[in-house]
Amino acid sequence: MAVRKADIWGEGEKAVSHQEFVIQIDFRDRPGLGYDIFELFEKNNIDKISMEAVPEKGMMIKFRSLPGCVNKLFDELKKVDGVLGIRFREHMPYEEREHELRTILNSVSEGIVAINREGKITHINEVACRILHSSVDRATGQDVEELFRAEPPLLTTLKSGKSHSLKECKINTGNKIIRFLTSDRPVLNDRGQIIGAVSTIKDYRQVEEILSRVERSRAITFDSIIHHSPAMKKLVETAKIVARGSSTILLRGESGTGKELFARAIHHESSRASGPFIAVNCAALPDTLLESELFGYEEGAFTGANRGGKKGLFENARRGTLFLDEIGEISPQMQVRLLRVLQEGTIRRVGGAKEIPVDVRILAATHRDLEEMIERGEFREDLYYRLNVIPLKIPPLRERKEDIPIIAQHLLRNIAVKHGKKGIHLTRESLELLMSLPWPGNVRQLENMLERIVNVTDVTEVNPDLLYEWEDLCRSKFNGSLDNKYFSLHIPVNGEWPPLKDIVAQVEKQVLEKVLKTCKSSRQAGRVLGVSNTTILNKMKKYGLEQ
Ligand SMILES: Nc1ncnc2c1ncn2[C@@H]1O[C@H](COP(=O)(O)OP(=O)(O)OP(=O)(O)O)[C@@H](O)[C@H]1O
Repeated sequence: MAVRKADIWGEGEKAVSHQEFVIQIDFRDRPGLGYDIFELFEKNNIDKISMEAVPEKGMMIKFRSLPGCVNKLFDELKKVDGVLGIRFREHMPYEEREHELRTILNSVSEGIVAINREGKITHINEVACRILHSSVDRATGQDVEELFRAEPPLLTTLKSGKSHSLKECKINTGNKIIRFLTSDRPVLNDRGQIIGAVSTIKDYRQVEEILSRVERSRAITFDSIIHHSPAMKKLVETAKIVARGSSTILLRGESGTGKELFARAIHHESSRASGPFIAVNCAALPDTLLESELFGYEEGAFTGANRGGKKGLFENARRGTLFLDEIGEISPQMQVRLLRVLQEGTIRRVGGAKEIPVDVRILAATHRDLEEMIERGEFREDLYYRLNVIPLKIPPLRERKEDIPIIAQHLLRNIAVKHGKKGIHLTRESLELLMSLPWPGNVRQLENMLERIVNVTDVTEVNPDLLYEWEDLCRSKFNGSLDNKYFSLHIPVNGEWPPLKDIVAQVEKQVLEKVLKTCKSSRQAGRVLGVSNTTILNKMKKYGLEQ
């Protein structure tokens, strides 16, 4: 909104056209307050555009008016019983949320398209627009079939509720063919009904990038692995020793713990450091594409094959390291092909008959429980033993909390430099809060959260309030903690259950105790638990939790 206060009472009065304003009314609630406020808008002939009431924040109203009339409206509003103050705002809260969502959507490298129940596009990011040759304005509200110029897998997902990953799609625009991969998921409401669907889109031109990154310039060494905990010190020491050998290493650990970082550091420390390091995300591509990229192909092996054939990554990684990430995701056929390479030390290109010797060191990684997969018959035991020559298990972040402060500070510094925002730092309270969280997404989740904060705010000091503004932080906190080992129920041994309300009260008290420990104020605890400050204060009194 371009109008400032000075324009309303000062020189701006010359402008007589209607303008849009957003105001915030702080109030003490009472029956009929909303009615009295709206009556004043009616009486002054002012058009309300939208209205939103946020508990403890106030009532936000967007309206259209002649600037001169706003003065009078303010005077009258101030006299309404219950109105505590009025001020201008730049935007409505929903506009701020929309802006925030757009920033997040545009900060990811894949295309995103979301549709509603009717198959109309509700959200689309800039990457998707670039791939699909459209624009946010044109695509928003459009039928998804119109945008994809055919029935896309996203619409099948909307109808069936079934998700699928990495489906190949083609769009014929008349003068060119656009190729991309889509992964589609349904959006469900709390009752499990389909209310929309969302698709992530990868451009085919990006595929090479996803699949293999030959990086000689960015040297990642063991110094890049920030750590402090005894467990990580021991792991890094072991990794340095095994890096110098030539055995296959299997990196285990939850997603985001740093498996790829270790793989790169191991390559750098090895005798193959001057050769290429090629990382392949085995889960990122359909089987046929993965096969032809890894093993290469001969001319005429399939339609679309390059003339003269193409070398595969096993050949390209000669004298270097091939990092097979997400190895637990490969299909049974690929498992057989990979086993052959590891046993024979040779490959055969797709459509070829010649055995080509390979000279690569294999590093593999997975977050999956391969032993359990073997038991279920999903992963070959012989391949497992070939890969698991030297296993290195990276512990999740929640098991090495001492690492959180130095990693967080290191990441924040790097992100701040990248965004040209110097001097940004985490307060001691923030570091304590970060240490108390379970981080199911490990270092990557921590990195993403800090990146979002640096992107969206301009503050130099990151305090717990700011961290709490990021909802996923609060959610992850509970995802990780609300299991039985954190809560106890006292049920009498004779088996007689206490009344339900007493059970609820026992749990409620324990939840409050835990949340209050990590929150600076009752207001913050209220925000985390989605209740008002007053509710928290009353419950603290009820359970004797006041300090
Ligand atoms: N100890 C650490 N010090 C500094 N940065 C780290 C550390 N551990 C992880 N990171 C960073 O966290 C992010 C995720 O790490 P990485 O990609 O290596 O994890 P991963 O285990 O391979 O994840 P996935 O299983 O999802 O592929 C990267 O940006 C990486 O640089």
